[in-house]
Amino acid sequence: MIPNVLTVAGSDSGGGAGIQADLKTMLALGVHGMSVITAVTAQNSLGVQGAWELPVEAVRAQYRSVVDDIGVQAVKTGMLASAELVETVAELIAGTDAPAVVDPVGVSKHGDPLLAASALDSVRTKLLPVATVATPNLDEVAQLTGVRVESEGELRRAAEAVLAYGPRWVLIKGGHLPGDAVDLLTDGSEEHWLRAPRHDNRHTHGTGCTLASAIAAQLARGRAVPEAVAAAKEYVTGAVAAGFALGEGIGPVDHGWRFRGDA
Ligand SMILES: Nc1ncnc2c1ncn2[C@@H]1O[C@H](COP(=O)(O)OP(=O)(O)O)[C@@H](O)[C@H]1O
Ligand SMILES: Cc1ncc(COP(=O)(O)O)c(N)n1
Repeated sequence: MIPNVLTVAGSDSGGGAGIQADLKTMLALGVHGMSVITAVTAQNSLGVQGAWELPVEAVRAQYRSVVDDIGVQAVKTGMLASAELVETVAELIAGTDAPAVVDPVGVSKHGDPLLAASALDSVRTKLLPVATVATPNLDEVAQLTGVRVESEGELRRAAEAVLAYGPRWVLIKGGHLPGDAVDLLTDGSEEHWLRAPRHDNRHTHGTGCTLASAIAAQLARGRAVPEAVAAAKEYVTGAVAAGFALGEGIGPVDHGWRFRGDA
C-alpha cells in the first residue's frame, strides 16, 4: 500500500518551498502527498511579494476532508502564519493518530516574515508539544528559545532548549553555520549527528520544507525516527547539490534529482 502524507503549509507560487516543495518531495519518495493550504504567498526567487492567510474554517475543513475519509500515516507542518492557525493545527494534530513533523517556519530565506510575532508563544506551548519531530533552523531556535548558535558545539544547548517545550525529538538544522552541513537529532537521551558536505550552491530555496517532508514520508513508510531522518538528510543533500538557477535570485533545490539521468 502507498502511504498517505499530509502537508499543512503555505503555497509558494515560485514552486521552490512550501506546499509545492512538500508535494514534490513526497512524490520523489514514493508516498501519496496531500495538502491543507494555510496561506497563499506571492513569491519568487527574489522574495515574498505578498501573503494572505486562509480563514480558520477553511483550514479545519481541508484537514477533516483528508483525514476523515482518506486517512494519513504522517503529517508535516510548515508556514502557519498566525496564532489562531497555529492553535487550530496543533489541536487537529493532537486528535490524529499519526506522527507529526513540525517545521516551525518563521522567516523565508530572504528574511520575509511567514509567522506573526504574536504566534511565537502558541508555537512554543501548543504546537511543539504535539510534534514527533520538530525541525527548527538556527533563526527559529533563536526566536523560540533565545539561544543563539554560532558554532557546532552549541547545537546541543539549542536542542535542550527546544526539547523543553515537549517535542518527542528535535532536529536542529545547522545549515546556516559555515563548514559542513551538520544537524543534530536528539530525544534527550540518544544523539545522532548528521553531517554532509556543504554544497557551494546558492540555490537553497526550500531546503527546510524539503527535509521536513522527506522525514514525514519516511515515517509514513514505517521507519523509526533516526532512520527516517538519516534517509531524509541524504535526499535533501542531493537536492541541494543539484539545485538550479531560476529567476534572478535564490533558486530551488532539485526535488527530482534522483530521476535525472545527469544527476
Ligand atoms: N549548502 C548546503 N549544502 C548541503 N546541505 C545544506 C546546505 N544548506 C542547508 N543544508 C541542509 O539542508 C537542510 C535544511 O537546513 P537549513 O537550510 O538550515 O533549513 P531552513 O531551510 O529551514 O533554513 C539541513 O539538513 C541542512 O544541513
Ligand atoms: C510558503 C513558504 N513556506 C516556507 C518557506 C520557507 O522556505 P525557505 O526558508 O527556503 O525560504 C517559504 N519561503 N515559503
